[in-house]
Amino acid sequence: MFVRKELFKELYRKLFRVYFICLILLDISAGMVLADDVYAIDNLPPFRASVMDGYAVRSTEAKIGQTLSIVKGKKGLAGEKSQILEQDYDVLQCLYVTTGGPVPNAFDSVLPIEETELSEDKLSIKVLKQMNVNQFIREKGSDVKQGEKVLEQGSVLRSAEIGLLATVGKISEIKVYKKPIIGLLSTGNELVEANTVELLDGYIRDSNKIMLKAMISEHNIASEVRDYGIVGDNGILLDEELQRASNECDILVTSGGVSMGELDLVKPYIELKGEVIFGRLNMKPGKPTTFGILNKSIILALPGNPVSSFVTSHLFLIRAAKYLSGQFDTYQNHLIKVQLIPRNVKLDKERPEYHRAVAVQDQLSGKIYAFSTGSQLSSRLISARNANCLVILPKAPQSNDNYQCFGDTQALVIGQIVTKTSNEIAELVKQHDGQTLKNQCCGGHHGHNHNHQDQQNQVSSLNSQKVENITQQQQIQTNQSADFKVGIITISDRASSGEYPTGDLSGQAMRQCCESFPHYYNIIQQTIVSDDKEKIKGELLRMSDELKCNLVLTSGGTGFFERDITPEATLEVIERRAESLANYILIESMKIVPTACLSRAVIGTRGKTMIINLPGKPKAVKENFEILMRSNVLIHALGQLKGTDKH
Ligand SMILES: Nc1nc2c(c(=O)[nH]1)N[C@H]1C(S)=C(S)[C@@H](COP(=O)(O)OP(=O)(O)OC[C@H]3O[C@@H](n4cnc5c(N)ncnc54)[C@H](O)[C@@H]3O)O[C@H]1N2
Ligand code: MOO
Repeated sequence: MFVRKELFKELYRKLFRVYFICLILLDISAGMVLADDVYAIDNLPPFRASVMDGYAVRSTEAKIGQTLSIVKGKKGLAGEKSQILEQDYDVLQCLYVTTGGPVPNAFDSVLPIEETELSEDKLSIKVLKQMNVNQFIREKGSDVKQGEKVLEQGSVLRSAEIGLLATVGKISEIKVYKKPIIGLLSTGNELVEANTVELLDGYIRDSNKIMLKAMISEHNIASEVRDYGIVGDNGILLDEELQRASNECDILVTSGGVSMGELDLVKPYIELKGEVIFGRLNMKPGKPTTFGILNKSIILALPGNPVSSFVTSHLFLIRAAKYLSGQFDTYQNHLIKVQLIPRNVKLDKERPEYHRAVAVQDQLSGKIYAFSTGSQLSSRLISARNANCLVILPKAPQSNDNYQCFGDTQALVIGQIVTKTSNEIAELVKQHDGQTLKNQCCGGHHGHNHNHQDQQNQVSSLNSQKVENITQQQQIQTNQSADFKVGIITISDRASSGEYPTGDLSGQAMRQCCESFPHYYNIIQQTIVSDDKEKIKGELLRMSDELKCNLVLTSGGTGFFERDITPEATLEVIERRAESLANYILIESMKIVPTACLSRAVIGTRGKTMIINLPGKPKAVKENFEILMRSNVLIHALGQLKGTDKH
C-alpha cells in the first residue's frame, strides 16, 4: 500500500480534535455507531409468554384423549396483565391463551388449537396430542435477561439493532459517535455553479462540489453538509470564506488551487493560517492532495481535477468521516485481490496509481477480474463511471518500462461488485485482454488522448447485468472452455532428484503464468525430467503426440553448461522452427538483462503442438512468458496452429 499506513494514523490522530460523542434518541440513530455498550433495561419477554394460540395445560394431565375444562372468565390474551392470571387452577383445567399472551405459572406447556377438539358447548377440549414440559412457552427473560449486554460499543445501528434496543427499553440517550459536519468549497476563477445552463467562454461547471455531496450522501457520512459555494482565486475572498467555513465545520473539503501555479492559493493559505500535515502524495491521481488543520476544522484540500477529487475523497474523506463516526476499521475491510484486465496496462514511471476499474466476480471460482475503465486521465470523469474498485498499481520498476501482467493485485472496493458466470467472464476477458492502455499522465499535460470509448462501453454494461444461476455443467464447460491444453516440463538434474529445498520453482513459475490466463490455458500435465536427451524427447513426444497438448513449455537446460541439452532434444522432435518467436523473446529480454543472450532456447511446432523452451530461472520464465503474451502474440500463434485463428 503506497499511501502509507502511518499517513492514515496521522490523519486519524489529528481527527481526534473534532471527534466527539453525543446522546441521541433511538428514533434518529439509524446508521450511527454506538459509543458505549448497551445493557437491557427490561427482560424479554417481560413475562412468561405463549408461543402459540391454544390452551395452557399441565403436561402431566394433558394426555391424548383427555378432556380438560376451559377456565371461565379468564384468558391469557396478548396484552393481558400477567399478574391477574396468577392463581391456583383446578385439576384438569386449561386456560385459553394467544400468541404472545401471558401463561400463568400453574401451567407448564401450551397445547396449540389444532391439537385440540372443542366440545359442542365450548366448555371443554379434548387433547389430540401430548405436549412436553415447557413446550411453546417463552420463559421470562429467555430472549434477553435484564442487565444483559445486548450491543457492544462500535456496533452500527441498523434496523435490527434499533429494533433490539427498542425491545429492551433503550429508547433515548443512546451514546453514539457524532457524524461530522462537512463543508464543501470549490475554488477557481473558471468555475460556475453546476446548474448553469449556458457556459460563457472560459468557464466550466463546478462538478466537484455536487459530486462530493452525492458521495457523502451515498455513504451517509455526515450529520450535515454545508455548501460554501465557489470562491475565485482571490486571496481576500478565499480568506473570508475559509475562515468562516473552518470555524463552522468538522471537516472542510476544498477542491482546486493546491498545485504549483500562481493562482493556487489554498495550500499556502493553510500553511500560513493553519497547519499542513501532508501536502504532496506519491500517488496518481491526487499528487497535490493536502491535509491539515485550520481553526476548528480538519481541512482536506483536494486537487481540482475531478477524477483526482473523486479518488482522493474515497481514500481520505470517506475514511476520515467514517472514523469520526466510530467506524475505526474502514481501511482493511475494503481491500480485495483482483486480476486487472487488460493485463498489459502500462505502469506509471513516476507514481503508483489507483486505476479505476469495474470488478466482476466469477460465480464459480470466486476470482475477481477488474476491467479497466480505459484512459486514466485525471480530468476524464468517465474513467470513474461504473467503477466499483480502484486497482492499486505499483509504479514501473526502474529497469524497464514493464507491463503490469501476472497475478493478482490489490484493489480498494468503492462500489458493489457484481458476479457473472465463468463463460461470461471468459468472453469479457477475451474482449478486453491484449488491449494496451497507454500510460496517461494526469491533467493531460503529458498524456496521449487515446479513445477507449468502445472498451469503456463494454465495461459500462457490466454493472447492470443480472446474476445468473450456477450449474455443475458450467464448471465442466469452464475447464473445457480454456482454448489451449498445456503441458509443462521442468528440465533439470537437480530438480528431478529433489535437490532443491524450495521445490521446483521454475515449474511453479510456468504454472503460475498459465494460471493467470485460465480462459486461454488449461494445464493437463506437468513433469520434471533430468537433463537427459532421450528422456526429454520422450516427454515432448508424449505431450504432443499422445496428450495432444497445444502448448508444451519447458524450462531449463538451454544454456552452455555441459549437461544443457534441451535445445538439441527439442530440435529432434519439432517439425517446423519458429525462429522469429525465439528472436523476439531474445530481443525483448535482452532489454531486461543482457545475459539473456546466453540462452539457446528453441521454439518450434510438431503437428498441432507448439514447443517453447524457456530459461531455467523462475524470474526469466515469467519475463519470457509475459513477452509472449504481449499483443496476444502467443495466443495468435496457438490459434493459427489449432486452426481457430482466421487468416
Ligand atoms: N507545475 C505543476 N503543475 C501541476 C502539478 C505539479 O506537480 N506541478 N500537479 C498537477 C496535478 S497532478 C494536479 S492533480 C493538478 C491539481 O491542480 P489544482 O488542485 O491546483 O487544481 P486547479 O489547477 O484549480 O484545477 C485543475 C483542473 O481541474 C479543473 N477543476 C478545478 N476545480 C474544478 C471543479 N470544482 N469542478 C470541475 N473541474 C474543476 C480545473 O479547471 C483544471 O482543469 O495540478 C497539476 N499541475
Ligand atoms: O491528481 Mo493529479 O493526477 O495527481 O492529476
